[in-house]
Amino acid sequence: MLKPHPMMHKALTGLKNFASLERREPEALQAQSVTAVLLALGSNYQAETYLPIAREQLGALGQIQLSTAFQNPDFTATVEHPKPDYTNQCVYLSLKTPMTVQQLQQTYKQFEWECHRQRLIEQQMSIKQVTMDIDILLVRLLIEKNSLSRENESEWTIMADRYPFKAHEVAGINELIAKDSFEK
Ligand SMILES: Nc1ncnc2c1ncn2[C@@H]1O[C@H](COP(=O)(O)OP(=O)(O)OP(=O)(O)O)[C@@H](O)[C@H]1O
Ligand SMILES: Nc1nc2c(c(=O)[nH]1)N=C(CO)CN2
Repeated sequence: MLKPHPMMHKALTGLKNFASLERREPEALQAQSVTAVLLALGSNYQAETYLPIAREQLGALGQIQLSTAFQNPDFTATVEHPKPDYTNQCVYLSLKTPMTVQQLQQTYKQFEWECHRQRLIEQQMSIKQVTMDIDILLVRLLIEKNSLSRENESEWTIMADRYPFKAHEVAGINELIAKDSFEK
């Protein structure tokens, strides 16, 4: 196989066939350092206010690339229990400094909190008002230089509890991959 020229390195190349990537439970990944993550943002309440706030918070951690934000029906809504639509957007975040999965999850919890997400109120109301939900779909593991792993290819790992991905997540990931190979 031809090795890509270093300048041609594309951050999301290793993601193309994500169905074939390794899946690991979040518990098994807590202490792992990661260099990049693919996130799904969701908001069903004042999304036009909270999505930009979340993007700004995430941007402080490193470089971000965004998929188009789409309004989708809540996939838990039924005819008997209609629910407000979600606005969803995927984010590729390349971290300035590697962080562990545990640190990332704590940081996102803090961001959700800063978006005034009130879990207690959510629980008491029949319809949840979710200002901001940040889910980790995939992580790129920090691989030690002396490891024998193939460069760029094998380090993307799926958060098993989020798999299979929702249709809007697949669409967002594919859009990010397409943009990435186009722009670099
Ligand atoms: N892939 C993941 N992304 C984000 N958090 C996760 C993930 N897997 C497990 N967790 C854990 O789940 C906990 C709660 O997640 P979250 O805040 O998304 O809850 P929720 O919004 O009530 O549930 P959901 O997002 O599934 O509707 C987090 O504290 C985190 O430790
Ligand atoms: N379309 C859509 N539906 C949802 C979503 C979401 O992000 N998008 N999140 C939920 C709970 O986290 C429940 N339902």
